[in-house]
Amino acid sequence: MVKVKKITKSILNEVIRKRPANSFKGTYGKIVLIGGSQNFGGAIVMASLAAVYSGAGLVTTVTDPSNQTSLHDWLPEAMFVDWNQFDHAKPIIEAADVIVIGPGLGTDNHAFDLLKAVFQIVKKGQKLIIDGSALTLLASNNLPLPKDSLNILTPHQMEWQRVSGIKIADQTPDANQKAAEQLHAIVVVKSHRTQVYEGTDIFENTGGTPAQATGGMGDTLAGMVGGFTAQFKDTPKAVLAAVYSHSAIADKLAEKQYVVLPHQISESLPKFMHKNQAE
Ligand SMILES: NC(=O)C1=CN([C@@H]2O[C@H](COP(=O)(O)OP(=O)(O)OC[C@H]3O[C@@H](n4cnc5c(N)ncnc54)[C@H](OP(=O)(O)O)[C@@H]3O)[C@@H](O)[C@H]2O)[C@@H](O)CC1
Ligand SMILES: Nc1ncnc2c1ncn2[C@@H]1O[C@H](COP(=O)(O)OP(=O)(O)O)[C@@H](O)[C@H]1O
Ligand SMILES: [Mg+2]
Repeated sequence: MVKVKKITKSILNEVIRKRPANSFKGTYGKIVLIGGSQNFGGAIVMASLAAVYSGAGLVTTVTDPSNQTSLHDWLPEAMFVDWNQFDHAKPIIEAADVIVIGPGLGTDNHAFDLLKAVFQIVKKGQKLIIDGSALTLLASNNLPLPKDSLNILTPHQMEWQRVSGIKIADQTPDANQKAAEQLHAIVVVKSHRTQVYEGTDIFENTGGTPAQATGGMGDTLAGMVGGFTAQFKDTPKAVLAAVYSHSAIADKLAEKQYVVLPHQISESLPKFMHKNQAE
């Protein structure tokens, strides 16, 4: 039997640090988010919102041009690149510390071409967060993960079934851990009690509420994992802190709300992180 460790509040103090006075936006990471088809624009807007509100220094959103206005209505802090112009996106992706791909990406040929192009150019030192449609696409096309980047997968249980081949009913910690280890990736298997697989370690979240069961909640987590891993050095711990913060904020809001909307989690992040930062 494998041991499952709990993710508790103490992870926040280990990860979220008071910002040094002598710092600038570059200190807190460059992040590129890729996704948002014409139909799923909201997903990449929500992911981008979460990345900026969790403190990423410089955020670029590569998406369908139909999403530009709504992106900037919600988030003037993000830069926009048309996902039909890969020559514009390429140098920005190459210079990024963190790349998030998948929220609202869709599964058509253009989405798959983008995914393959990104997998080809990511390199050592970069963190690649793979979510939503990108997971479905890589599973259905047997696309191997890039070898050099640090890969972080954030599937819900059905996406994890597609990627790992393990049926939802058979997704035990043991089986999941073996599959995650074979992928050489950090895997965040999302559910009402999300689990995180990191090498031989297995962690289980202690928070979360059914008030979170709204489309866009996972897109928001993907953006937060991006924001946390862009600015905090210990990547495995940063992933755990993002998972914990996402549900802890929701639990707090759910004390007074029947449902918690994904963008409300993002909007609560600056105060939550302020309250939980360590010296
Ligand atoms: N506003 C926007 O733009 C939004 C855009 N979005 C974007 O849409 C894209 C597709 O993502 P997706 O997750 O919606 O669809 P898909 O991959 O087909 O998976 C759903 C299937 O899996 C099943 N299922 C079983 N267990 C499950 C579980 N624990 N959690 C979840 N599902 C579970 C489920 O079962 P059912 O609900 O039918 O019982 C169903 O059959 C992706 O890019 C995403 O980013 C969304 O974020 C919404 C807001
Ligand atoms: N009942 C619940 N309790 C706790 N967390 C939940 C519950 N339902 C959904 N969530 C959380 O909401 C998110 C859903 O992710 P996902 O299905 O990818 O959403 P989307 O793709 O619509 O953004 C996950 O982080 C999951 O843990
Ligand atoms: Mg999702």
